[in-house]
Amino acid sequence: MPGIKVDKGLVPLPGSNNESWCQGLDGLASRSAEYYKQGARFAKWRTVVSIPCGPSALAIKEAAWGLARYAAISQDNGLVPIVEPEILLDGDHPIERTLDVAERVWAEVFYYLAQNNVVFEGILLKPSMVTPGAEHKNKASPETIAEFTLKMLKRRVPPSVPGIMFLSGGQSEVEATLNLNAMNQSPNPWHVSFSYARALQNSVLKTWQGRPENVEASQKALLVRAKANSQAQLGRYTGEDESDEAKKGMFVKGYTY
Ligand SMILES: O=P(O)(O)OC[C@H]1O[C@](O)(COP(=O)(O)O)[C@@H](O)[C@@H]1O
Repeated sequence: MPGIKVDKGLVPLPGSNNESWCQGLDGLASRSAEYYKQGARFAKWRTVVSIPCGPSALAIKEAAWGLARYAAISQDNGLVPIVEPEILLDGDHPIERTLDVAERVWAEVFYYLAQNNVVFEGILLKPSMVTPGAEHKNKASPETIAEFTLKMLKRRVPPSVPGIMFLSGGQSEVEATLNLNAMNQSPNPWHVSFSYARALQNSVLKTWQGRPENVEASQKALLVRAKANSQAQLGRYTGEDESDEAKKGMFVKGYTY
């Protein structure tokens, strides 16, 4: 099923603490109607929140309001909105701080989604997992990350939302898969799955290197990651036979797409 990214990217947010906001609401209704005519059935809007930069109340409000307006406009034009306030991994804070920020962000997102009469049954969420900051002295186990992430989601996300598709945010391929698997060890109110970029594509791109002779090997590499994550969204991933490459962290400070 085709979908389309409809935001117009991140720009500095005046009056904030070096934070950003996501553009793209002007003309979105007519663009969305056109995308629907061309066959699109879902849309994506990614905004970011930075913990080391605050996050300021202004940045959270702007992120939440933008996502809610986008979601309402998408539904009005027949598109299922993917709601993605990415809380960046940057920072040396403990996992408790990420939990606190994630709860604040998702509270505002759902407040404004409701104010904009968005139909919760017709959205998908794309959250960051609740982890310690990437530069924190200690790493958390998949069980701890699952516990904190599910605690946050259960406190903030109504069961009418059908699906939660995590982003990977700079975790290694194996970490992202293990964490997803840990979240699916018991039933959740929503389908808990993945929408990774880096944690699905990294070893594939490294295998391919743009060379025609590597196409088959890179297709196999993609199948390995797709199968691993497919197992993880059922809670059946064992983590066996993973390559060293797949275990390498991909966090880059201040990473931008
Ligand atoms: O293209 P966008 O909307 O700026 O987002 C960049 C990337 O961030 C994601 O939403 C999440 O990516 P990661 O899994 O690498 O964190 C991807 O789906 C997307 O390609």
